[in-house]
Amino acid sequence: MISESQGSGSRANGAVKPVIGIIGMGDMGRMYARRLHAGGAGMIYVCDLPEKYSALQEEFADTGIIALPDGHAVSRLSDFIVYSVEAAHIGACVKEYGPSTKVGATVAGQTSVKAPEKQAFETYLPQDCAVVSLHSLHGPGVTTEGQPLIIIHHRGPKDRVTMVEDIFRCFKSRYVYLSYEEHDMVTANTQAVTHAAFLSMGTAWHKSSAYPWETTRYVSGVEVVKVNITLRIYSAKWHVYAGLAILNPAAQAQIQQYARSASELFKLMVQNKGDELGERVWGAREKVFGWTRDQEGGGEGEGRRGPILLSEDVLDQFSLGKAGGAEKERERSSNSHLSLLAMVDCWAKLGIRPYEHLDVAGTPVFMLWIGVAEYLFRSPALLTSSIQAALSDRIHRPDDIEFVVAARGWSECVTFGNFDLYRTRFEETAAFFAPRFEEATKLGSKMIKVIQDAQRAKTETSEAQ
Ligand SMILES: NC(=O)C1=CN([C@@H]2O[C@H](COP(=O)(O)OP(=O)(O)OC[C@H]3O[C@@H](n4cnc5c(N)ncnc54)[C@H](OP(=O)(O)O)[C@@H]3O)[C@@H](O)[C@H]2O)C=CC1
Ligand SMILES: O=C(O)C(=O)Cc1ccc(O)cc1
Repeated sequence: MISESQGSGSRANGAVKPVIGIIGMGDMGRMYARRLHAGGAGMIYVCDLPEKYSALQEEFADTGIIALPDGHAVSRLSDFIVYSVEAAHIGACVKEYGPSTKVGATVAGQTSVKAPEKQAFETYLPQDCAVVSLHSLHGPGVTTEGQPLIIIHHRGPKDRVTMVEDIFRCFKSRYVYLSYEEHDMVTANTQAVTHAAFLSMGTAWHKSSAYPWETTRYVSGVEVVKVNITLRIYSAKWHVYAGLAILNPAAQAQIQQYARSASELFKLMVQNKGDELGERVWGAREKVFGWTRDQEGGGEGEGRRGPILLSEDVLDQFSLGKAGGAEKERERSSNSHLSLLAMVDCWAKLGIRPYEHLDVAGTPVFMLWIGVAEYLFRSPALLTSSIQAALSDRIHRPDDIEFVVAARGWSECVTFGNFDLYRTRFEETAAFFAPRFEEATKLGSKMIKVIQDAQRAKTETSEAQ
């Protein structure tokens, strides 16, 4: 049905380049349009909902990016079309514009969850269109360089994959080739369950009416990651997180296990069952990280790039609060870190090897989350003091109760597939944290850059050896 590279393309610098169309000019669509244009792509047509046409025309006037009234116009003209809309809207959107797709074009989606996208493309796109889909595994404010860009060759000739690779070469991303199904399995393990952890921390702080950076007990070292990433997630759009959790068929089980791990560990804490708690935590450590009891962690063997090895000194630069020395030490040793104990327990129960996922398709948020889990678990002394605090500390226990309730609440919300409830839960907590979003997102971006640069340098050094 589909012939090798049909599509007329546009001529730029002497070479014929495919005409690119982007449907959905939100954060990701805009980022794509601007970066592709800056990278020397050919003609780029974009649209959002028809009522935003004139605003888009104004925004993109004289940029070389052409705004069109709707997805029909974009689809009719473009050789390569990216749907960059909400996951919950992809079905309706492709139903409407899919039939206008240019004969022989290649179609992609940017959605964070692929099951609904695949169904929409299979149902509504003409048979002559190829499907080579995408997913940039990072938010719009992070550099594309070195980040994973998933490419899914679903149908059509292989040269369409080459075309997509050529289009995105200017991003300098790392191409990762997966099927639609592999994509949803990997991102359930990496993104969905990680977001559940951060969302639960945020809800717990909100319900405790406590800004962590105003209570010295929270903001130093690994707590800096917890706070900055939680705020970063709550400052973003709720539908991104709701879509990838609720619409991913593989995500529910992971999120449910995370809530189960949190509540089971918490029950052992309040029953003062130290032996059982210890066995469970040390057992999970060995299963996930491969370190036997009392063995210092952090050696080679955790993955292609080795351990992450976050350092307190680096993290403390990104602190939102002003934690003092002695106070910091006291508080650091008395925290149960239930959110992290539950994460490693959850990975162990599900047989997830986080470093392997990180090597394939880790997001910056996932990398940091493994980094803080590794930080707590690699030191037997630190882990022992965390288990001790879990059993005897009374200062953090109210926060731990809120955390368990929050994790269960998010899990039920996702299991029931309730977008409205998800939105309400998300926006209420987002409003609580809103005054600090600007500072936290700036700090969070810097923190991600510093840590990713260090990771990249480490990988390059070990590859050169
Ligand atoms: N933000 C992120 O960090 C990442 C997001 N993604 C994925 O990318 C996709 C886009 O996300 P993002 O840009 O953040 O979200 P946005 O909400 O910023 O953008 C989506 C845009 O699509 C518009 N839209 C909805 N329906 C139509 C339609 N029928 N025709 C034209 N435009 C339409 C929306 O309009 P309106 O708002 O009026 O509905 C909105 O402007 C999502 O599927 C998301 O999961 C992937 C990687 C990272
Ligand atoms: O890194 C994360 O997990 C983020 O929160 C940013 C993000 C959100 C949605 C995506 O589809 C990809 C990246």
